[in-house]
Amino acid sequence: MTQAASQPVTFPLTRETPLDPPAPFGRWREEDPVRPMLYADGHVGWLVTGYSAARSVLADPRFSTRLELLHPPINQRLSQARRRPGFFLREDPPEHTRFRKLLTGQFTVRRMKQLEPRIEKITADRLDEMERLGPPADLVQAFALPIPSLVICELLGVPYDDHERFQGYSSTLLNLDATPAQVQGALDDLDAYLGELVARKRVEPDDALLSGLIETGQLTDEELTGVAILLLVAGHETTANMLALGTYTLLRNPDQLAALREDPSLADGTVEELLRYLTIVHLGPVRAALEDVELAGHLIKAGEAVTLSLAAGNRDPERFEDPDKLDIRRQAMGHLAFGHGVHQCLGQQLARIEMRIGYPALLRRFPGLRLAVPADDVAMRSNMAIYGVHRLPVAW
Ligand code: HEM
Repeated sequence: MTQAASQPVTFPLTRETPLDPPAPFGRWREEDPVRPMLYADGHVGWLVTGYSAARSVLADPRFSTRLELLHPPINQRLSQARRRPGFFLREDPPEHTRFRKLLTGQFTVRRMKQLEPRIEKITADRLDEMERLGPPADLVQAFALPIPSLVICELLGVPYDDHERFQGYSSTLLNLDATPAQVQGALDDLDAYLGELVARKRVEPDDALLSGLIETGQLTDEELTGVAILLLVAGHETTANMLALGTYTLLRNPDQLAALREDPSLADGTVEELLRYLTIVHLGPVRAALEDVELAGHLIKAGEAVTLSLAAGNRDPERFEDPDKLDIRRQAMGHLAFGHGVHQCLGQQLARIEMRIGYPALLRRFPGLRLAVPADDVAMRSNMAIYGVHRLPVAW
């Protein structure tokens, strides 16, 4: 390691250009894809910016998602992600495996396929509504947010009428400027809301996923509530931001947009490339070393934190040729936008279906779709754990 690469860096949040990860990542990855990082609370851990090192950490059982195992304990925000029953993203095998198996049984390819006509209908309804109201529209509120929210509500059996409530809670959870008290408050409210819903499903079951999980008889109400929190938050904010930010990206890359309009068979490749290029989970994930581990020539000591920049890994020239170029014809599969290893995104097939339906339907309905404000005036979600746009004013 060179002298420069041995100096702890802080995680950069400021982007020089809105669609590219912060510039220092590229420089650091070139110098050394694994380097010391200073966390906000003074803890010195590690930052991984290279594709293959990030993948190997994600696949290695010696790295845990249980951040309460970090030693010394890390800053308040991360420790808020303390263990809560059923929140299996923060569990390691074998506890994680118990939940993941039950959930995989509910997220079957068949069930996802069955949802397709419903997703098409939900998408068409939103487009009808946009057309009825006329331009300009905020694509986030009119299209990108309601589609995954409606879908996850149907899948879980959560009443969509309550969407303002749970969208408010999850937006607080993902807001980096929220105080620890606000985060705790949002978690408690979500807990109470979904806890009540689980209790109701016990007496009035339906054919949606939460009732399906209750029927297995293998989870307590507390665990079911934790699972519901995870799925509800992970299931709508992520896809919503991909739909809006992906549209913004296509509008800023007219040659790629024209290619997709001309050849709709490029839709699947476009979705993969947008996932890679945008990598909206832009601040982590973070793992805790359970024992001393040698990683790319560095000794990671037991208890140390390792932050993986998936966004930097997905722009690694050793894995993707000309990585900073958006190219909807490239083979982007193998990207890290959904993570890797045992925690790889459970909802990835659902998210893909929503995007494979959503982008083409939007472009078909509005052949003249364009930004209603100058591109640089669109406010980016730099202050949120999931990257995207706050609003996307469009016209057609
Ligand atoms: C484009 C949309 C999405 C992106 C980019 C995304 C990204 C991710 C990433 C990076 C992880 C791994 C986190 C880690 O390793 O620490 C993850 C895990 C997860 N995602 Fe997604 N996600 C998306 C959509 C969804 C949807 C629609 C759902 C639910 C319906 C979902 C549910 C989950 C769950 C439950 C986990 C935890 C899995 C586990 O720990 O075993 N995600 N997601």
